[in-house]
Amino acid sequence: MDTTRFENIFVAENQIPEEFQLPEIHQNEYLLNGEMVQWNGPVNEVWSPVCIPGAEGLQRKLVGTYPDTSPKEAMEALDAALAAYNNGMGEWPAMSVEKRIGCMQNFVYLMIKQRSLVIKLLMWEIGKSLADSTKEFDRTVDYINATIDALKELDRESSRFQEAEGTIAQTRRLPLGVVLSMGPFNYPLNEIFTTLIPALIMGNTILFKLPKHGILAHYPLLEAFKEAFPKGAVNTLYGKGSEIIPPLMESGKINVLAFIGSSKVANGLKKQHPKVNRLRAILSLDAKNAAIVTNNADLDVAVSECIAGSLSFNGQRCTALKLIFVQEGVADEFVKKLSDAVSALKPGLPWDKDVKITPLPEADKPAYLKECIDDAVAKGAKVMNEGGGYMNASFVFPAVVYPVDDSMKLYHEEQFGPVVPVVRFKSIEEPIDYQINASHGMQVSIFSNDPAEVASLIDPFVNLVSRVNINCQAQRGPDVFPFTGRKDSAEGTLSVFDALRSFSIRSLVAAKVTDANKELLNRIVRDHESGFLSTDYIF
Ligand SMILES: O=C[C@H](O)COP(=O)(O)O
Repeated sequence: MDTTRFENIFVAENQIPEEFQLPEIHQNEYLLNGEMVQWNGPVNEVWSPVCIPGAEGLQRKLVGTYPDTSPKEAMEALDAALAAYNNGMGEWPAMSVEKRIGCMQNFVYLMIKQRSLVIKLLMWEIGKSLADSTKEFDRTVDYINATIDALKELDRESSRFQEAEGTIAQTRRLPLGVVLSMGPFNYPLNEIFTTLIPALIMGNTILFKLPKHGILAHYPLLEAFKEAFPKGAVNTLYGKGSEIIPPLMESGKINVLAFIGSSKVANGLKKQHPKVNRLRAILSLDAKNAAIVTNNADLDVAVSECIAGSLSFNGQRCTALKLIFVQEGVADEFVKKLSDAVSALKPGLPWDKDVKITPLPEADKPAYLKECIDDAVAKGAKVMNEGGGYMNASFVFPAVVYPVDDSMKLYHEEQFGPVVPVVRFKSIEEPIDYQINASHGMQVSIFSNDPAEVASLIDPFVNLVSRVNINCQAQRGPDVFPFTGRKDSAEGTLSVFDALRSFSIRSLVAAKVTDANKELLNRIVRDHESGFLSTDYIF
């Protein structure tokens, strides 16, 4: 294997381009109850996937440190969130929708001031390219602004008067209580905010567990949270999840668990809650999304979409295409085109121009991917592309592995990394059976230019997964679209619109229809701080 083009995927200290240099960041404070609390205790180190040459070969570069807080600080955060919520009567949950929107707009204003530093931290902490890190930040800002617009709409819709059978009711959309929000490393900013922001703007108070990778990228935003929201509305949790989360869950005082990660962890967390039936869970979990390329596909479209779907951010996306089924009539041609295109992808560092494949933040990922590739090869598959599977301390060049079958790990496990397993199939029943038997059901991509064939595949798949993509890769966005999954892939629905509903409940104020009661309700609407944005619906 010619490895020369991979050999520069590390950086010497004096070769870091000036605009991407980053002094070590030692975070010695965290946000609790509206204060930045000083921390003098133990710390955890943050290591970049970008490697530097060291005494014993390539080694990850130190980015900084963050507080290794204990269950004691986590319980203080819970107390602060409970006090701020105060059974819905605290300053934040009782604030008018209009004023909550004002706070959120101020947050966005303050957040944007930190744009370049947050983007740089994403690049260093998770190895995301400049283009993708920038996209993650800007998408998050767009998401917050869209959420604000959606809330205006929802508030008008939810706050209508309803009259039926001699009863009149004013409905109100209200928060649920304390929300524990946790997310993964692949979108440390964007994914956490797809739960935290809607939960917060609906008036809930938040315990925000920072992601292990991408943790320092949030540091510049803590002041913005502190300034924009009343005390206790947002409280941060550092330290080891396995130590600090169980006491929080076991307290039974978490009302909503908003978690993005694996179903195994999610199930464990739910079991810790003493009254799990009272816990609302909004979860986005496992996915091994299949692509199905039939004999009738446009192979060039299928190849370029499968590459984007499998290898954007090195395949580290829940929505990534993680298993490609190709029908035998076009299988060899498809695999050749796919392998050639993958071989041509540009490897490099996050700031390199047009880079497509970058180092991986999880220290154990290269060894795990090697295990998967070796297992497939031992059972008869081959690595089809030039450089496929090349690895060093934190970098893996993508491997197209073919033909994969159900005896191999790559058929079943969510590799969450740059390996593209391809399965050759004869009858269309085979990928349908795969999806029927799978424990997950997030998305599928079907590649075919035969309208009758596509139509016949949509119905079985749309009943097995939550999104069927036709001649395009799988993805979460546009963010106004519902984002969920079947089986072990999700619980509840996210999206700009759905998340607002997920983190709230509709309650009623109802009365018999009389002139006096109508006048009374009119009055309540006019005077009530947390009522309408406008008086359009006063009858
Ligand atoms: O990791 C799961 C993400 O929600 C995927 O989002 P994306 O499809 O926009 O990359």
